Amino acid sequence: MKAGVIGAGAWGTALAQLLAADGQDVRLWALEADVVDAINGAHENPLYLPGLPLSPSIRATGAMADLADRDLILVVSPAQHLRGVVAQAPAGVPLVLCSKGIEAGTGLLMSEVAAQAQPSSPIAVLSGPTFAHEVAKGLPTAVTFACADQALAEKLAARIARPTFRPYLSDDVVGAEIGGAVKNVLAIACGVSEGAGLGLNARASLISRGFAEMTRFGLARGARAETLGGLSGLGDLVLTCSSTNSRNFSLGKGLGEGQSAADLLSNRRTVAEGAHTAPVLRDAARAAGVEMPVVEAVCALLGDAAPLAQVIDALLARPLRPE
Ligand SMILES: NC(=O)c1ccc[n+]([C@@H]2O[C@H](COP(=O)([O-])OP(=O)(O)OC[C@H]3O[C@@H](n4cnc5c(N)ncnc54)[C@H](O)[C@@H]3O)[C@@H](O)[C@H]2O)c1
Ligand SMILES: O=P(O)(O)OC[C@H](O)CO
Repeated sequence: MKAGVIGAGAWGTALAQLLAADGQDVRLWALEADVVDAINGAHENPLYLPGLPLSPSIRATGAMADLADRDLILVVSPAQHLRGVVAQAPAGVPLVLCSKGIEAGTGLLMSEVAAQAQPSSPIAVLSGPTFAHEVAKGLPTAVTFACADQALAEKLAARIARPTFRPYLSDDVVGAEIGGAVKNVLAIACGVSEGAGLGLNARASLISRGFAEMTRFGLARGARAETLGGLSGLGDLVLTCSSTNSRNFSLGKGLGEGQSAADLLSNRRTVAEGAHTAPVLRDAARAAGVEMPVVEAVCALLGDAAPLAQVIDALLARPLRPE
């Protein structure tokens, strides 16, 4: 069995480690030459997943051509780079998309982008509450594994499942992707609440009202309610809105503490996907006539368009309505 992983950030490295834990041959494409050297030489990724010894059966490469003999490829780049890397992947090999976001400019979900970039490759989506460092350590984790072709889903999920890593099958690809993309934006909102000291009641309300926004948007795009309420939706929302281990939550916390979005977003090496997804999601929701006030508020803060106090007051002053 020969798996490939595209993207050696924290999540790609953790997934490579998961697949290679039993000595399986895993090839990991990395953008940065120093990451390739560190993984092959010292069996570690100090840039993106420091402090975690990696299996020697992971071989890193900077050449996409080295994935030509793979029979399964996990795509784990930032969402805005997925089109570019998938276009270079070998054609016809099943792709498991693990990135969470919506493409800027097109408003497309990752499965739609991948279908354009590699039309002959079968596509599945892996999404759920998954902090990379926990998966890399072998801590118990469950995910949604979505694929339109359920026979293929069963085959691929069996390749990825491990004693402490449980994929749950779904044929709702759109639902799995929308949950993962929207929760990142809502995690920024919860981080803002934390940074501004608004308390735990406010955070719980943001999670709950944010979930209502995710559900409205998801249903309008053809997602199923049970997927949105599952691991890739509500499950990931709860995880990401609860901890500074989340890059999105941390970004929001900085905003809530009064730092400017421009400062927080400049020169970051790691990706906070919600910052890229927020404006695309807002525009898609407006176009579909779906109300997403929490997402709108996050966009205002990310654009440094309104002071924090004004954004909070506007959310609290919305007309009373049925839940
Ligand atoms: N980290 C997690 O816990 C986690 C868990 C689940 C899903 N994800 C998702 O996985 C995706 C990757 O996140 P991550 O945490 O592994 O990344 P990361 O923040 O750890 O690292 C950034 C990554 O971006 C890559 N990159 C930068 N510029 C690029 C370019 N021009 N082309 C291609 N790649 C480029 C870097 O090589 C690196 O792999 C995101 O969509 C994220 O939402 C992350
Ligand atoms: O660190 P974050 O905010 O990108 O979240 C990581 C994962 O998506 C959690 O499931």
